[in-house]
Formats: sequence, C-alpha cells, structure tokens
Amino acid sequence: MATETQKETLGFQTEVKQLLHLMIHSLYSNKEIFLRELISNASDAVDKLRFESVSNADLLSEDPNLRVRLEFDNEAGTVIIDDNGIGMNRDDAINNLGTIAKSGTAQFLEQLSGDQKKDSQLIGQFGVGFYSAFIVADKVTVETRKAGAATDEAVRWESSGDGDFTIEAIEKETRGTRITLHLKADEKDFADNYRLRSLVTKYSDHISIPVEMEKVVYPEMDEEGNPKPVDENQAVEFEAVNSAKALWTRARSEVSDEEYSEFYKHVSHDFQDPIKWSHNKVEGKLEYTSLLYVPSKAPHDLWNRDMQRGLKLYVQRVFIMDEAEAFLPPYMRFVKGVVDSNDLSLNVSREILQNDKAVDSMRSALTKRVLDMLSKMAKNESEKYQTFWDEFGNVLKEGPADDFGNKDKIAQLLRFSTTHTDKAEQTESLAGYVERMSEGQDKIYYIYAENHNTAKNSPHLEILRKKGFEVLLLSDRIDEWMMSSLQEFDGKKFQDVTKGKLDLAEDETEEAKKEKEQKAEEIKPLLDRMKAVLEEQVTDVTSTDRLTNSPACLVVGEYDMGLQMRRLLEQAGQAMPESKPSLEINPDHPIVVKMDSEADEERFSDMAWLLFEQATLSEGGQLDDPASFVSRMNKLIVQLSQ
Ligand SMILES: Nc1ncnc2c1ncn2[C@@H]1O[C@H](COP(=O)(O)OP(=O)(O)OP(=O)(O)O)[C@@H](O)[C@H]1O
Repeated sequence: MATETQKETLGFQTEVKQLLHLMIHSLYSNKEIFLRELISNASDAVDKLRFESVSNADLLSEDPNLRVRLEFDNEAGTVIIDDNGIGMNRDDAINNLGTIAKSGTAQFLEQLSGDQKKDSQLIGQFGVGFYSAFIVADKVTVETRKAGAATDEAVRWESSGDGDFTIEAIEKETRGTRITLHLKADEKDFADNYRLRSLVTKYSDHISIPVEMEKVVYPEMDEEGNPKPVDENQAVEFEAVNSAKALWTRARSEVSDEEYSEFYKHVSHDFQDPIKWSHNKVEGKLEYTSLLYVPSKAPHDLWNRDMQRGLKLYVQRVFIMDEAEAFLPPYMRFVKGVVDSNDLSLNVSREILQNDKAVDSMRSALTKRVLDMLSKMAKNESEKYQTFWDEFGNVLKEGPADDFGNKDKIAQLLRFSTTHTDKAEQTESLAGYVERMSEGQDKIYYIYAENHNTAKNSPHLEILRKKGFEVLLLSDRIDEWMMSSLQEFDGKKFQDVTKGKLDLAEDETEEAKKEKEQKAEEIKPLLDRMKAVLEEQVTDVTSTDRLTNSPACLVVGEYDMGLQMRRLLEQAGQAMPESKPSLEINPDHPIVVKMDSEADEERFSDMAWLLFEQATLSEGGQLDDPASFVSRMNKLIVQLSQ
C-alpha cells in the first residue's frame, strides 16, 4: 500500500476530465489567458496568507516580501509561476487540483454543445482557473508548501492533463506554490521575456502585489566600449513588471476601461467584459472605496439559492474574504466587485458583518449605487440595459419584496411584456405604460398566467383590448410574488384583471346602466340554473361585460390568492384553505343564448359543465376529471352532427 511519502497516482474527477477536454478544444484561440488565471490564483494565495498573518505574524517571518514571480527557460520550453502565498498541503492539492467543487457542474457540462464559439463563452462563464494551464502545457508540475508547514512537508503534484495525476511528498525550501508549465511543442513561444512581460501588462497590471521577473542586466562597458564579462556569481535580481497598486485605490481618471475590465475578470473569474461598473470613494463618517461591476452574462448558477455571491472585502487594502454577502441584498447577487473599508477591524468575521451598524449603512449606500448605475444605464443606454434585463431581470424582480424601501426605484427598472407589443420579450417600462394610459384609466392592469401565450390569449383581456387598455402580461414564476409587493406605481394602483370587479364602465350613461340592469334581471333565471349545476365548483355564477369573444371566465375574489400562485403552492406541498372562484358568463355569447332556451336538463348540465371546464383550461388550469370533459364534448359533437 502506498504511504504518503511515496508517489501515488490518482484519477481526476470525471467532471475535471470532461472540462479539460472541452477547454483544450474550445479555448485554443484565446490560450494566453492561462497566464492571467495562474497569476490571479497566485495573487489570491498571497492575499490569503496576508490575511492569516494578521492573527499569526510568524507565518510571514521567513519570507516577508509577498510577491509572484515569473520565470522561463526557452531552451527547456518552460514557464514557471512562483508565489510565496498560503500554499497547499497534500489534501488541499488533491482536492483543489483534482476536483471541481462548484455546485451544478454536471448540469453545466451537459449544456456544452461542441460548438467551439458557444462553448468557449460558456466555459468562460464557468471559470477555467488552474486547469487552463493545460491549454498550453502537456505537463504541469506543482510544488507547494503550506504556510507554517516544515520544509519536508511539501508536495509535488504532476499531471499531463489526460485523466490522472501523481502526488508525492518532497522537500521545499520556500513557502508557497511553484507551478512549472512544460509547454507543448508548438507553444514554446510563451517562454519569452518580452512576451511574458507584455502579457502581464495586458492582463495583470492591476494585481496589487508585485509580479516580478528577472531584471535584465546590461553588461557594463570597458574603456574601449566592449562589454565587460558578466560576474557569474552575482545574485539574480528581480523587478516588478506590473504597477502593483490595488486598482481601486487609483483615481478614476487614471484607470482605463481595459484596466477596469481586466480587474473585473480577476475578481469575478468571469471571462467576458463587464457591461457596466461604478467606482467610488466615500469619505466622511464612514470611509470606504467600492468598485462594483455588472456582468454581461448571467453565471450558470444564478438560480441556485446557494450560489456564491457578494463582494471581495478588503480592510485598509488587506484582503479579508471573498463573497462577503453582507454588503448587498440577495436580489443584487449578480453584482461583483470589491469593497475596501477603513472602519472595520482586520479581524472581522462573517458573523460580525451580519450585525454591524457600519456594514448596514454601507449596504444601503451600495444598494443605492447599484440602483443608480442601473437607472443611468436604462436612461442613457437602453439597448445595453435591455441586455442586462434579459440576463438578470428575473433576479431584480425579487427586489420589491426584498427591499421595500427601494421598491419605487426598482419599479422604474422593471421591464414587461405587455399587450402594447404582444411579444414575449420584456421590453416595456412602467413609465412607458403610464404615458400610454387611456383617458379615464386610473389603474395599471396586469394578468398572470403560467406562460406567455396563456396570458396573451386569456379571455380576461377581451374587454380591455376592446377599450384599448394596455395590460402587463406576466408569466415568470417570480411575477406574482413581485406584484404582491408592488401595489402601485406613480400613484396608480395595480389591478389583476382576473380578480374582483373591473369597473371599466364608469363613464356609462344612465340609459346604458338601465339597459344593463334589465338584462341582468332577464338572465337571472339562467344564472340560477347554472349555479345549481356547478354548486360544488364555484361560489357564484354572474353575468359579466369583461368578455367579448369568449362565453365564460373564472374570477377570484379581490383579496383571494391568484389561481396560479395557489397552484404553485399546492405543487410545493402546501395545504391550501378551500377557496372557489366564481364563473362569469358573457350574456351575449351564442352558446349562452342557446343555453337559456335549452329545455333538456341533462344537455343543459353538460353545457354548463363545459363552460366551466373551458374557462379553467383557458386560464392555464387543469381539470379534475379530464375524461368526463372529453366524453361530454364528444356527446355534444355527436348530437350536433346528427
Ligand atoms: N497558487 C496557488 N496557491 C494556493 N492555492 C492555489 C493556487 N492555485 C490554485 N489554488 C487552489 O486551487 C483551487 C482551485 O483553483 P482554480 O483556479 O481551479 O479555481 P478557483 O480559483 O477557485 O476558481 P475559478 O475556477 O473560477 O478560477 C483554488 O481555489 C485554490 O484553493
């Protein structure tokens, strides 16, 4: 049996194998990013050590100047990324470099299509990290020693990226991780001083610790102008090739868009440029700097409630933690970035953050910043905002319920599908709706159904369409929940068109009212007859002027739970108190007219049932007894064709 000191061969997790294969094949046109990913990891490792050293200063003492170093050997065809950060022990190396810990990895891999362009985007969203080394290397050697461990407690991890890796105990003089890339035959050009320097400037200039390379020493000249022989024993000197200044500490005017984008990729592990950012320094009672980014694409696990979210927290430039979620509400979980505070202690923990007054005020200020950033984008760059909405709109919809204080601001940012366009795309704002409101209209109408077509074709819209009243067409699961917190916009109340009375006919003349009352009297016996048939199913059967084309629809009480929400909760296993809708019928519809003169009680009962069942189906509901519905239908069809 292998002991821990012997070389042992272990297999990669299946997902790693799949990812490696796909990555190597879909990222070859963008291969230089491996350097960014490895420097980013090295810098994270240094940040982690700096943080640990706050409570344990000894960890730093043997090698206090934190840095990442790049070395290369063009003859051997190797590039080395060496850091004196936190390092890894044997278990860390096996877990971190042999598995993917992200939730939803299997589902993610299933989405990949084999189409190079699409896949490279998806992989980018997923984050390639360490494994990107295999895009350019056919063998990767990682030698690492955890901070605080003895020199003989280091490990060597090695793999050719084709299924397994070896791990063995080694001695290592220095703390931290040294990654050697044995470049593939046609990638040896990366082992070049100029190339590496320019890649660092391009991708890693913003890294707050020095990324060093060997200083180029020009030989001194003798009196005759010939180079003096170089002293072989002279120690190699290193120099920083990046500016090594935390990007957020620089003035906005000094940072280019490219630098902001690169920094975003470093903090977010995203691959694509952000769609927007906001960089602010706050001085006064609280002092902090924030740099907040809105990504251009939703991550694959945005819907996972346990998705890692939050900002990278620094206290006085010292990295404290990733995913500090206390600084933004959950409905802003798509925001990435950094917050650097001067008021928190270096020992701050997640628990403390949850109950800290300073954090509370920062959270509300940062939330406003994000809302302002989005409002500006909506106002000045509507196309860009639409892209944002298509990716993240559904998360923002959690806002009104999550953050009552900002609900008016959030409402301005919402986009809807409405009967104005009748398209499924959510492009219309509430402000636009209000502008288009008809004279005499004082409510914002909406309908919620299980999908867009059911909403769009609902019988409930008939009268509103006829009168030219626009209706919001809601069909995302979150919508009904959102509407329950919205109540009004710009002083106009929201009205669910499937609930209670619609009151569209306020401008009716006395004459018209009289006529209606008379009609209601006339139809009363029919309504009573239907009610007797459908006693168990509905609370009431009434006549309506909501409908123009359809014979009947179901309506729930003004304060009752919507039928869709009810269904959702029932599906989720919640016991619901019994509540029945009422059936409203269109007195002018030919079927209704015919029913009034139907003498055959059995046939009348069938027709009443059919109206009820149709109404249930057309608002997306399910029948309790579909087989009976079918046999009733067939019976009528046979009678008709006789
Ligand atoms: N230079 C390093 N020093 C110490 N630990 C490292 C180093 N490089 C990688 N690791 C460890 O390996 C883990 C996996 O790295 P990897 O780059 O694959 O993923 P990640 O950085 O967590 O996320 P992403 O895939 O989004 O980049 C890291 O989280 C870290 O714990």
